[in-house]
Amino acid sequence: MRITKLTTYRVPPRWMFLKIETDEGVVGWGEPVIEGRARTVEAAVHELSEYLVGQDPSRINDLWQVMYRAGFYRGGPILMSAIAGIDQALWDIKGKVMNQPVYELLGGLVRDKMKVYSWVGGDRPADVIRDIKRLREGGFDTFKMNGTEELAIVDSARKVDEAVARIAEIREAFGHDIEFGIDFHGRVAGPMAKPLLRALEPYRPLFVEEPVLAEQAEQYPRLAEYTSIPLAAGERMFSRFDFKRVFQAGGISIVQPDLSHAGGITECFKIAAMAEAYDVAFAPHCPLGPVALASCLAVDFVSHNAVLQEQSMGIHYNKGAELLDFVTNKEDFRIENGFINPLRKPGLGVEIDEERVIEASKTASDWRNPVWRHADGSVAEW
Ligand SMILES: O=C(O)C(=O)C[C@@H](O)[C@H](O)CO
Ligand SMILES: [Mg+2]
Repeated sequence: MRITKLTTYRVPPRWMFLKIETDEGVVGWGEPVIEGRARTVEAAVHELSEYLVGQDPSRINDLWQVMYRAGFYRGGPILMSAIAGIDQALWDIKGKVMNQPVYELLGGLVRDKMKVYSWVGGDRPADVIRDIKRLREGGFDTFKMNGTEELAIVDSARKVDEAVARIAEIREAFGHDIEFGIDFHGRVAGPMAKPLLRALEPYRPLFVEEPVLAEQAEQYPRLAEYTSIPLAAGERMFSRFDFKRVFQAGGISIVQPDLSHAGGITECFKIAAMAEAYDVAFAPHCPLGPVALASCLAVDFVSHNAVLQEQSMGIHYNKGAELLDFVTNKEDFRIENGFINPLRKPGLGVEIDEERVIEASKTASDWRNPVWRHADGSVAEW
């Protein structure tokens, strides 16, 4: 079998699908994208296709190494997202050729179902109580929300109190009938991380995500010494080589690589194993589409330390398309009581409605995250 063609489709809300075709008619789908930089990743995918067309798609490990090492420069969000989507599609092809779901090719199930959580509250975490009440009716009991709005490097006790009051209100409303992670989303700088973590302690969130920006990872061990709240990070780390420093330094209890940003299934399967060796939980980041989610699940279902899976149904980013709009086997993604079952169809287990993808790609706009500014006009972390 030989790879014959790579086709990319940028679609709403902010996703990109990759279709890899072969000379024997087997097709694989991937989801290479960096939110807000879809065109850049698209260019990278097509540059990397020079290493792929004419090659045997079954040699995923060799193709991965060529894509990672052959261009001399390596790593980072763009190249690793391009590799991720290609890797996902190659695993999809392999599973279809062998008539097995990807998790079987990775050694089989370690669990019967996977715990998932849902976003609530949006960019400016208001209406969280209303969202939680609605989603609890759908069986969810675990959630994630942004912890703050704009926050200066050093900011007021009032801003801290506003953030904590929202969390207190949630605990007041639901007690420990629910659990939730709080995403600092890179908006909190080192000087404010400590006061916020300390003030949040009484409400015992499940985790605090990106307590500081990934480029400040050297702070994680100190912050972990300072708080009993488990710290989580990973959506802005892109390979084993980024994660190894975090494992060695300690401080992170939950790693959250994104299967569409960190080199795909081949790389994240290895990151999950590294995490297990360091007694760190694995909870893939996934605010994206169905192929990204299916790729996460393929690794979740074979990783002992997989604890929680993000999925984007109803997320505030999904304007113009919802998680399963481009999927024909929607029933396979059913979530019952906060759990999802393995996707048992061959490959990644996602059946893409290609006509709908092609149609949607004709009018896809270029999603951009907002540029936030502080009151003084300086750029604020979004
Ligand atoms: O889902 C998360 O944890 C996020 O932090 C959302 C963020 O990753 C956006 O997708 C960036 O555009
Ligand atoms: Mg996040």
